[in-house]
Amino acid sequence: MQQTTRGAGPGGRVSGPIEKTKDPKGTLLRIWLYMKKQKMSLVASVILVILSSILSLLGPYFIGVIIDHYILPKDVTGTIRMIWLLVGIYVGTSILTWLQGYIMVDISLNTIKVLREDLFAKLQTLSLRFFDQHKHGELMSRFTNDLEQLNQALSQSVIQFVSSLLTIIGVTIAMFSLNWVLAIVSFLIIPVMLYVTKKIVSISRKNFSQRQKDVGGLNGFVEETISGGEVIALFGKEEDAFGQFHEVNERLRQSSIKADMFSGTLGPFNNFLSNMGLAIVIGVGALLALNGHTTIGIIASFVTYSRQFTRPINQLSTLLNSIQAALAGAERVFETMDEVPDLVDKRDALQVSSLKGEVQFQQVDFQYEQNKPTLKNIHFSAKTGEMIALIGPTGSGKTTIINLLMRFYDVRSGELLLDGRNIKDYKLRDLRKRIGIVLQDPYLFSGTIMENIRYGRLDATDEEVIEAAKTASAHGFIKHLPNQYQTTITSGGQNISQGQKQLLSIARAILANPDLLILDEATSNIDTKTEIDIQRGIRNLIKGKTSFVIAHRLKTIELANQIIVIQDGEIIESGNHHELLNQRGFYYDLYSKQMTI
Ligand SMILES: Nc1ncnc2c1ncn2[C@@H]1O[C@H](COP(=O)(O)OP(=O)(O)OP(=O)(O)O)[C@@H](O)[C@H]1O
Repeated sequence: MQQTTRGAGPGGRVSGPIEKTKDPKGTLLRIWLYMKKQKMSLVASVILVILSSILSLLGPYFIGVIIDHYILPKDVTGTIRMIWLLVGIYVGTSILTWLQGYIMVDISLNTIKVLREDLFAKLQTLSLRFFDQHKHGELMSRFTNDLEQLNQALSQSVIQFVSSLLTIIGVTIAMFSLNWVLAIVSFLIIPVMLYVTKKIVSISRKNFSQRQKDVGGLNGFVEETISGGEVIALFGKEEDAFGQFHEVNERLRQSSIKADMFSGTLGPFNNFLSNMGLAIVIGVGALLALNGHTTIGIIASFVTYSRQFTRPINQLSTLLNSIQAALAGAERVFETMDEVPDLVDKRDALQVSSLKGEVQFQQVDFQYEQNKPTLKNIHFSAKTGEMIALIGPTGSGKTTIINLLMRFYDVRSGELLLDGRNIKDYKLRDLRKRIGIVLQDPYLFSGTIMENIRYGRLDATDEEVIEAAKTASAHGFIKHLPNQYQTTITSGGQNISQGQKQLLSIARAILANPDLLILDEATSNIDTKTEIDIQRGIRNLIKGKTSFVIAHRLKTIELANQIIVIQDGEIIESGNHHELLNQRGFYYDLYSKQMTI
């Protein structure tokens, strides 16, 4: 019995602690609802598993028959005929197993595809509040780890589990019907093997979980070093960083040695035990045969059955673990799918194709987190075509006002009116389509400049895109790029400057032609020429439209119809430039400071 009985299952791997599923039945049922669309394939797969299990049981039986009835009586023709039969059985088993595996992979991939799409669709409906409360990495792992684990379980583990169970039952029946004494002797070794496996797996699991932690530590360290590379270089801390890395790396080496070496003892140990078991079976079998209670052929069948028996027994627990882990992953996927979006359209939500752009904040209070008010009693209004500037120290609540206007969050109390109606009365999609945003660090997709600007209005012609770029004062720099409008921007826009990115996003907004505009003024240093271009582009963009500008340099907002000064979530001053200067308060101080720099 020389097969490798790697007790920890396929590949002999032992993983970290097993996750528990809160509602296994409910989760299974939901997975079934996804799978049942492929009922015919499932039925075919189950039939194939049963057939291949039966066929694999016939092999050892015929080995015994061949020895007793053909080889020992020296029947050469019969032996050759039976060997062909044996070959047929093994070929048949392989084909059926392959076919069944193929069908299961197909079922699994189809199921995972639909699940992935449903999950993705769900995420589109969830608000920023949801994303604030969940780590992005965790959400990503729903798509990767969790669904992949489920895919593995559906395509392999479940069917292996069923076939292992069928094999164990079948082999037990076959052994007892051939010779019950030898059957009992064969089973004697099983409890010992199970005990050893359980012990080694439980210790290994702790070791693997430590290794997992150390891998996480190493990844975190490397990530931090890469992101903070400039700071490390700036302070000449390369050697310190390397020293720390050496420690983290060494820790991982040691925990890996412990984990791998210990779990590596499982295979040889179980091999040894099963070989011992086999020796006992052969010894007892020989005694029985000498007394005429069994035959050489039956002993040979037992040897082969034992080989088939120990592997599934050892595999069952690992397969169960991987199914359990997949269920836990699936449960997390379903939990995300069950999230109730906190911003939903009313039943009779208004469809709007244009807005006048009148905005009223009426005694608005808002908080991101319980008992931590972010905005308090915000009260102001903007008429069509007005420019409203929001200024205030960092963290005072300017972006939050914009977030409410975009309806990324709902106000906690008070009312936010748009064209005289509560913002909640409008269809969310329509509302956001009518609002344009130019951020200080706008996001650009990987693609050409043309495609990036066209993102503002997908049906725009090339001429319209170029016209928008001209109005945005972006045409000048685009013209000087090697491939002009066909220049490819890398993901996130790393290959163009921040000022240029902003010009592109102005062009994008001009093309979209929204009714209400939000501008987040750039804080970083931009060269004077680009800055003049941006200012010109913005002036063209906001002409005749209500606009909200988060301003950092007061020079750019002197012409604003209203300047709102926010501090600690409250409006402390408001009015136009001259009114605020006359008040000699926060704005006056800030303006005087900026003018003297
Ligand atoms: N998603 C969030 N979850 C919890 N708190 C938040 C969130 N976003 C902002 N805050 C907090 O709300 C307060 C106001 O933040 P906000 O971003 O509106 O300030 P800001 O005036 O725009 O600042 P800056 O000028 O630095 O952009 C800050 O204390 C901030 O920490």
